[in-house]
Amino acid sequence: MIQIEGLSHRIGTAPILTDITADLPRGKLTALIGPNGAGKSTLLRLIGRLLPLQAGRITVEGRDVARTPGEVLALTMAILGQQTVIASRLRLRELVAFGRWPHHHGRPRPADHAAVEAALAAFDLLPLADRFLDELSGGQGQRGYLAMTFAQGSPWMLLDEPLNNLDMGHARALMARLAQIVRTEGRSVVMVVHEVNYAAAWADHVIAMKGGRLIAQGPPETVLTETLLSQLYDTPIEVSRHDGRPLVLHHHLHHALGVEPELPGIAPGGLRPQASDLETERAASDTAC
Ligand SMILES: Nc1ncnc2c1ncn2[C@@H]1O[C@H](COP(=O)(O)OP(=O)(O)OP(=O)(O)O)[C@@H](O)[C@H]1O
Repeated sequence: MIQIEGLSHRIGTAPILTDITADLPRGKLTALIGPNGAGKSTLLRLIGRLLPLQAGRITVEGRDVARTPGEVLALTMAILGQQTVIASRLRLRELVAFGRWPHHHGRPRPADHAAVEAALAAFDLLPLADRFLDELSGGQGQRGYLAMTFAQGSPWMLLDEPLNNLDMGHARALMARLAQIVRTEGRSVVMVVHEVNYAAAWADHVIAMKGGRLIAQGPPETVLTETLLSQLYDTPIEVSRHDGRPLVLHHHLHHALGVEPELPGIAPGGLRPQASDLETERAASDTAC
């Protein structure tokens, strides 16, 4: 388990995180959600010790993050930040191999090579393994960084917006892969995710943040409610059910600030629904985002 107690963080005089206390369960997929600037990345970076702790305490599997030697920490947690930049004249296989560094310190053994190949395979990257990074699309590169993080083999994976740049098919495949890694390998994944429906469909545990504060934590069913999400994102949000999980809906045109949409080719007023139409529409046309 990762335990966070009384965590606060400032940059200059600005409070970025205020008194966060949370437990991230082991062997589960945890989603960090919340609006831009909520402090999700800062929290993840503090857990991964990419930022120095100012106030509060974080332990990972009972180890105090502030006091644990870096080598031990690297074998416990792998963190993928939002803007990872590595020299582009590097081949994808070499990038993924960096993930093994904490294990071999420059002298890879057969087990390290095998782990790299397994990571390339796990993220469907074997056909691209010999390409240079600047010959990859944004989404392929993103999957490469994920494979590097996975290859590290640490029981905890902390991922900041891993769905960035991924199309719907690859995003779904990644979530399925992460859920499988959690289920079959017993690893623990903590990920920042903006698209709440990925949290709704795949997360075991959700942490909602806003303005540097923890707003709610718990299973998707208890956190992803209409009231909480509408307040979290300052926008009207409906929550339906799909496959026994919450399904978050927020694309109703008639919700959008109460303003009628201007659509090309449709005269102003041409879309104005009759009162009776609205009822029918509400019942029939909920659209997932
Ligand atoms: N280096 C910095 N200097 C000043 N303020 C910063 C710095 N880094 C982050 N902040 C501020 O800290 C707050 C939290 O940022 P953080 O990146 O943790 O939020 P987030 O929830 O991950 O946001 P997003 O969803 O937009 O990525 C924001 O208000 C941001 O402007």
